[in-house]
This record gives sequence, structure tokens and C-alpha cells, in this order.
Amino acid sequence: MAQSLLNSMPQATTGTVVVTDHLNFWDGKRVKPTQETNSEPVFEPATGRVLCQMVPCGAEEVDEAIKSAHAAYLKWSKMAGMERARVMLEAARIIRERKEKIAKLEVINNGKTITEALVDIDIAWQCIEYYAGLAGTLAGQHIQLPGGAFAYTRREPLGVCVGIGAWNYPFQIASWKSAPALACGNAMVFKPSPMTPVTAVILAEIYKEAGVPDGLFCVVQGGAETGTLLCHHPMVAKVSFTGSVPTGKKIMEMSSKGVKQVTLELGGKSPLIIFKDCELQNAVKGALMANFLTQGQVCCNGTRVYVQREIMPQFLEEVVKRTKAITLGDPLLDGTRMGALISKPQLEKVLGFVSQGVQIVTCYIMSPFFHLHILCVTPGTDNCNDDMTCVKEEIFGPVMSVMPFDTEEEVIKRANNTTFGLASGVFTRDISRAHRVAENLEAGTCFINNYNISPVEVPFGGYKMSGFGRENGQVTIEYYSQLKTVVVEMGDVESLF
Ligand SMILES: NC(=O)c1ccc[n+]([C@@H]2O[C@H](COP(=O)([O-])OP(=O)(O)OC[C@H]3O[C@@H](n4cnc5c(N)ncnc54)[C@H](O)[C@@H]3O)[C@@H](O)[C@H]2O)c1
Ligand SMILES: NCCCC=O
Repeated sequence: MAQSLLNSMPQATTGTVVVTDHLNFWDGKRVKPTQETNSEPVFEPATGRVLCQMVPCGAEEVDEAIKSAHAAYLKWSKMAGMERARVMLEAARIIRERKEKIAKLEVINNGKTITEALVDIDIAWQCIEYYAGLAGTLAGQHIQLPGGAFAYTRREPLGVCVGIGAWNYPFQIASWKSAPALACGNAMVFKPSPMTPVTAVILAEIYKEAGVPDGLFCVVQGGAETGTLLCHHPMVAKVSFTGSVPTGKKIMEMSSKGVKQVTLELGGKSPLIIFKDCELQNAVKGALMANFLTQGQVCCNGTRVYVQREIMPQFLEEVVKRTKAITLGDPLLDGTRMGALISKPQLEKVLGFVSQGVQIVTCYIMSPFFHLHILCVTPGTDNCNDDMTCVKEEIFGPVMSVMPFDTEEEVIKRANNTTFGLASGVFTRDISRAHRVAENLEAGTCFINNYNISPVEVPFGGYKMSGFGRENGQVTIEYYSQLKTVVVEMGDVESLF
């Protein structure tokens, strides 16, 4: 089914694709939804046209998917790490081979530009390749004890893990969650966002084609209700969630009832600090990368840009010039650098944030629906300051707030004055200052002299209310496995009784 959809992709242009294939996947195949009367339209962001119908899974369907995943887990978890690695490498190879088609579908469903979607799909297969490499390295310890006794540890999988995704990186989020889960011997049931239901099921088909047991990676469609069913299911061992802070709190609460492990990848309002000794052109490019990828709908964006007062005029001039030059338009065209926001409500939400009296330096709103382009900056503290709602809250749109600062001590205090802690950045030529600032910023990542690069070898995750647990990097193995200790007596039992 997906093959037929993918095969038609090379000819697809914006406004032409309609997806009719079933979007659920378990037992190794696409599954027809049972409650079709509950369907919700899914829109193509660039046109506002209906792309497909999303039918949420109910309790019985969720149960079927989880049971299918559990059956697969019993087989997959008994395979050697190297055997799992071979299957995962094949999945990575297939994604690489089909990346143009997958990226195109991602654009049609999400509205981001094709240039970015191709990078997202590259990062997805690289993630699967990276964890395939780690699958064969999972090992425990041997511990010598008195009298010839010894103990050893085994790194074991958790069981059936649930992945719940946001809409901004649909295929990539499904890959970032499934790759470490599968490498450790788990199965995964993944629920994409109801706004972007189309590409996770393609990942499921690719895993199957690569040779995973039927059911190992399942996809159930739905929103909050389906997500709730997943979090409460007694056969689920772990929930890995990407999304907003309010939903993250609910996920944690629900998971606590079953004492399930949780990873939370939540929102942010990250600071980017630009010192006067920076290489200005790099800092300007960094600020744009920190704010405008995926139309600003990126969790780790550096949306609070603090610029040292002495260079504010030059910085603003350059940043405004470059922002005005961003090509907005059809996201499927190679030359487009900013596509469409995910939905009309999201557009309205973003506009609501900026209608607060801030000076908007440049603003384009394109027809028909969701194109938006706003740079909201000001050199004065009165017009754009730390206390404004749009500077404190996550907007999740292409809005950059720029504020002046005077000293390092002051800016660190202001940068940390937030409940979020996902990412941060600093531009300076002073190496000591760079590392000192990185140490003092309360965030899970600090970019020095760059912003928003996410190599899969590098851990990614938040401090404070931006969540806990990590994705990517070696450490994530610990979030998808558990340690068993085996204690071995070689002599007689010395009993006190
Ligand atoms: N830290 C990260 O890695 C990261 C990455 C991408 C997005 N995000 C964050 O995600 C947010 C935007 O995404 P969104 O609007 O899809 O977030 P959201 O919290 O509204 O939804 C995320 C997912 O949770 C599901 N969900 C909603 N209510 C639920 C419930 N009660 N129980 C179970 N599942 C439920 C949704 O259907 C969706 O699949 C932003 O805050 C952004 O910063 C974080
Ligand atoms: N490049 C991945 C960033 C994920 C956050 O939205």
C-alpha cells in the first residue's frame, strides 16, 4: 500500500495528493480502522486542502496493537544484538534509498520545506544506523566476589515501549524513538500526532521489509484519547513522549499509575547570547538558524536572542536584511526557505502572541492559509523585554525576540530566568567565556558559535520543565534498557538459621 503511495510521489506537486491508504499498522500490515465515523480531516498546510482522514484507534485496536508488539518482543529480544543490528542497517538503507519520496510526503503533510525535510529523513536513517552500531555492543559487567563467587549484570530490554510524537518532525521523531528502543530488544507502539499521521506508517513498512518480526513497530492513530489508552495499558513498560509541557505532565501522571518509565521531550524558550566580540556574520546566521527552521516550530529554538548593546545596531541591520530575503512559498520547491505553518489555529496563535505592542520589523503573511514570516525585534528595552508574554512563553512560530544586554553576569541571570531548559547558545570569540557561559546556562544543550545542529551521536533533551531522559547518543541506551544482576555462589550456603 505504502509502496503505491510512495511510487506516485515523484509526480506529486503541492495540492495534488490524497492519501486513502490505511494509516494504522500492526501484525505486520496496515489495518483498517474500525470506527470510521469518528474520522477527522487532516490538512495539507500549504493549501488548506484535505489530505486524508485520520481515524482514532479505540481501546480494542490499541489492545490489538500492543499484543502484536508484545508477541514480536518475545522473538526480537532473544536475538543477538548483532542480528538486530543487521535488520536495522537494512531499514536504514531502505530509508536512504527512498528518502526523496518520504521527504515529499513529509512536506505535504507538515508544510516544512523540501530542503529541510530531506535533512530530517537523513537524520532519521542515520539514527537507525547509529543504534544498529550500538546494538552489538550492549553488555554487562563481571564482578568478582569472595570465595570464588561472582556476579554479572545483563542489560535487558524493557518490553513494549510506547512512543507519542509531535507534528513538527513526524518521521524523525518516530525514528529517534524506535531506533534505540529496537536496538535494545524492545518493541514499540507509536502514535503520531493526529495532524501528521502519514509517514510513521511508512517507517513501519520499512522495518517490516527489513526483516523485523511482525508487530515489532506498530502505529496507532489518534489524539489524546488514544494516547491515554496507550499510557494506561498494563502491558506497556515505558512511554517516550515528545510534545508540550501540559501534555507531558499528564503523561507522567498517567504513567505513574503503572510505575512505567517515562522520557519527556517537551517545549522550550531557549536563550541565544551574542557577545560583542563574536564573528558577526556567523552570529546572524546562527540567530536565523535558531529561529526559522520549520517555520519556527522547533522545540529547541533560540527564541530569546540577547545581543550585547554595543553591537545591537549592526546585528539588527544584518538580521533584518537576511530575514527579509527569506524566500517564502510552495514548500515543495527547491528554492523555498520557509514553508507553511502546520494549521490555521497555529497561525492565529502565533499572531496572537505578536499583537502585544512589540515592534514588528518585518512581517509577511501569505495566502492561502498558513504562510507567515515575522521578525519581532527592538533595540530598546521598552518595546521588547523579558516580561512580555511573547518573550516568556513558547510561541512555536517564526518569531524572534531580540533584547539588549550589558554584562555576562546580567545576561546569564536573565537567560536562566525561565521554567524551560531545553537548549541555549552563545556566540563569542573568547574561548574561556564560551565555556564559562555554557557551564552556567541551565539547559540540556548549549551550542557554542552555532545553533540547531542535531547529530545523532549527541544526546538531546531538557533540564527543568523541558523534560528529562535523553534521545540520541549512547546514553539513550540506558533509557530503553534495564540492568539485571545475577549473583552466583560457587561454594556452600552459609546460613544463619
Ligand atoms: N523536546 C523535544 O524534543 C520536542 C520536539 C518536538 C516538539 N516538542 C514540543 O511539542 C510541542 C508541539 O507539539 P504538539 O502541539 O503536537 O504537542 P501536544 O502536547 O499537543 O501533543 C503531542 C502528542 O501528544 C498527544 N496527546 C495529547 N494529549 C494527550 C494525552 N492526554 N495523553 C496522551 N497523549 C496525548 C497528541 O495527540 C500528540 O501526539 C511544543 O511544545 C514543542 O516544543 C518538543
Ligand atoms: N532536529 C530536531 C529538533 C526536535 C525539536 O523540535
